[in-house]
Amino acid sequence: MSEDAPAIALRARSIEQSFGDVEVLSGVSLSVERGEVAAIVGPNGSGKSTLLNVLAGIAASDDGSVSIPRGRGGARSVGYLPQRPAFREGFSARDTLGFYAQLLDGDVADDVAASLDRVGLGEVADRSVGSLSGGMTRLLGLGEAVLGDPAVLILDEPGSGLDPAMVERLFDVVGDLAADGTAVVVASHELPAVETHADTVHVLDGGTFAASGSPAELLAETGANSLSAAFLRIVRARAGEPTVRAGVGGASVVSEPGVDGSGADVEGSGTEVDESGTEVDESETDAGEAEVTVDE
Ligand SMILES: Nc1ncnc2c1ncn2[C@@H]1O[C@H](COP(=O)(O)OP(=O)(O)OP(=O)(O)O)[C@@H](O)[C@H]1O
Repeated sequence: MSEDAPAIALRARSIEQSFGDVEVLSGVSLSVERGEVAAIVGPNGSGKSTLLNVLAGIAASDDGSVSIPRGRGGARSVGYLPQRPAFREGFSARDTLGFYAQLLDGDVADDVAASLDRVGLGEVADRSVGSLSGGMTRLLGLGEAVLGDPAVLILDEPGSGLDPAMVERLFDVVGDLAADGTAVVVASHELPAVETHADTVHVLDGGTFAASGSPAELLAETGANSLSAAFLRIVRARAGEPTVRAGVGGASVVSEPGVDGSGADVEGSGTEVDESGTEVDESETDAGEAEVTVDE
C-alpha cells in the first residue's frame, strides 16, 4: 500500500434514485477510507443494492456523485461482487478467473493464482465451477472481484444463503483484504458478522442513512446489546412501532412510542437516533446525473 495514497478511497455525495414514483435513495452521502470495512444494512427493499450499483458504477443515479481517488496502481478501481454470482459451467475455477483477468487492463493474468489463494480456493483451483458449493461459488465471485487489486470492493450480500461458518470465512477474507488497504463496502443482513467485522455501519431506511457509526457506537446510541437489537430499535423507531429494549440482566421491556408506561422501567418514547453520524456534504453536490469518477 503506497504511503502517499489518499486516505479516502470512495466518496459518494447526495445520491438520489427513484424508480417511477418510488424514491429509493434520497440524498445519501458516504465516505470510505482505505482499509475500512463499511457495512450497509437495512430492511428488504430499502435500497442497498441500488446504492451499491451506483457506487460500483453499474447504474447511474438520478443525481449526486461518486468519486474514487486513485489510490494505487491496480488494473481497476472497483471490484464488485453481485448478490448472485453465476459462472459458466464446464470451466475450472482457475480458467474462469483467467477469462475475467483477460478482460482487465494490464498484466493481470499472474493475479489469478494469487486471487484464488486470497479467497481460500487455491486447493480447488482445478475443480469445475459447477461442482463448487454455493459458498465456494460466492468465494469465487469474491476472487473475481479482487482481480487487478482494486482500491475499492463493493460486495452485495456476500453471506446470504450461506451457513454461519461460511459467512465467518467470507467476512474473515473481507477483513484480510481490508487489512491490505482495500476499502470495502458490503451490504449484508448478517448482522452478527457485521458487528464483528465492520468498522462502520450505515443503516439505510426510508431513503437515507437513519444511523451511522461503529458497531459499538450504534449499540451505545440505542442501548442495545447486539447490532441486531440496535438495528430493530432504529428501524422500529422510525416506523413508529413498539420498540424492545433489553434491561439489566437480559430482561426486556416493551414500550410504545409516545406511550408512557405505568411507572415500570420503561424506556420512554422509543429509540431516538440522531443522524449526526451521517456525512452529508450538500455544498459540494454535483448537479445532474451521477457518474463514478476516478480522480487521477
Ligand atoms: N430496476 C428497477 N426498477 C424498478 N424498481 C426497482 C428497480 N431496482 C430496484 N427497484 C426497487 O427499489 C427498491 C429497492 O430495491 P433494492 O434491491 O435496492 O433493495 P435492497 O435493500 O437491496 O433489498 P434486499 O435486502 O431485499 O436485497 C425496491 O422497492 C425495488 O423493488
